[in-house]
Amino acid sequence: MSYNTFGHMFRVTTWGESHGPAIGCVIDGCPPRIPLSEADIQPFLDRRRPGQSAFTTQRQEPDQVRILSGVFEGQTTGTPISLIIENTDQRSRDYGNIAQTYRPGHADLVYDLKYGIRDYRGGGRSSARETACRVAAGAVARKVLGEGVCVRGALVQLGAKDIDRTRWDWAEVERNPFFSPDAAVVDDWAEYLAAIRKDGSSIGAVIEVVAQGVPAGLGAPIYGKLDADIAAAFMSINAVKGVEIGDGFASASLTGPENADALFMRNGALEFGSNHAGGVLGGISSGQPVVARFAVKPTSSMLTPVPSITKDGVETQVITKGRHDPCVGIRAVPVGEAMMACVLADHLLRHRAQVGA
Ligand SMILES: Cc1cc2nc3c(=O)[nH]c(=O)nc-3n(C[C@H](O)[C@H](O)[C@H](O)COP(=O)(O)O)c2cc1C
Repeated sequence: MSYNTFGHMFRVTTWGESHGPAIGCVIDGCPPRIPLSEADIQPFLDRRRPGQSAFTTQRQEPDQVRILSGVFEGQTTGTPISLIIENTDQRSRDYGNIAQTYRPGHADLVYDLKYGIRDYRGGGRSSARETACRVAAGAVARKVLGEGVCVRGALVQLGAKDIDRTRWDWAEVERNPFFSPDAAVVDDWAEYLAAIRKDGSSIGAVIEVVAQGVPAGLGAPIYGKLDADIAAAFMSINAVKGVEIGDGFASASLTGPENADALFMRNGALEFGSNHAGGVLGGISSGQPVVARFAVKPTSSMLTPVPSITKDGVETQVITKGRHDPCVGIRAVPVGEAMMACVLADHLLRHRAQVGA
């Protein structure tokens, strides 16, 4: 498996499997003299951590991060930053049945087809346990971006149920187990998801990530466009099946005048009339908030039986016992934020390298 690194100047390599002794990442290219400690990273891991509500997997992982290198006397040194998170709650017996059978919708089949060998315990490398490393790297990326850039995510759709955007409240995102910005949907979502779980089923979700304070100029046309890199970063998250920037697919049904983000001068400063573009024009950030969304499919491992085949080509039915999120989109919110932060940090450093400060 040869592509475990993303980014160009802020380069993140992740390693480890779901049921191995530990997972971790190496961040190469982080600038020196940035104050950094485990306390800067841990809160973000805590937001993604499993076992925190009735709506996420009951696997109990403390997800304690340890910095192994790249930090001296509380500051980055410019050398590779190595982070490790131990796996403590592996229950590989739950996964014995997927050693020989393929979970429809999961990566079991294609890992076998490609590599001829697969660590099936908890999905091995294809498990979203790996996304904890991205969240840790994202915390470091936020330090590179500085306090002027604010990256936040929210769940805007759970299964078929939308939020009302007029009730959007960022403070609410931290108050409910769904990361919903709309307090009014929370009770209904809780009932809906409890019923889905009780049925042994699962559902998908849509996550929106907004980066405010992004300076104009990030993005490297033509093959390093900011929106292209955000899309690639989101698509690389487990279970993501669609990405939109700004109005995304909805922009196809707008007229030109409706879609145009008009430009004005207000007190000597540039102002936009709207942000249909999602803060990116020609692959370069415009100084408007960068807005992107991704769609997460329903969790494939579930208690409802689905026809499948064994490794030997015998037809069977698959039921996945073990501990699973009925909607993995919920815990994907901090992962999406982290990927946005990593892409922006990478582009900030790339911009400085080509254009200067
Ligand atoms: C935070 C998070 C947790 C996940 N947990 C599970 C899980 O418990 N069971 C499962 O079948 N898939 C889970 N997934 C999705 C799988 O990892 C993913 O579907 C699988 O690797 C196949 O990749 P693909 O869906 O991107 O094609 C999770 C995804 C995320 C983002």
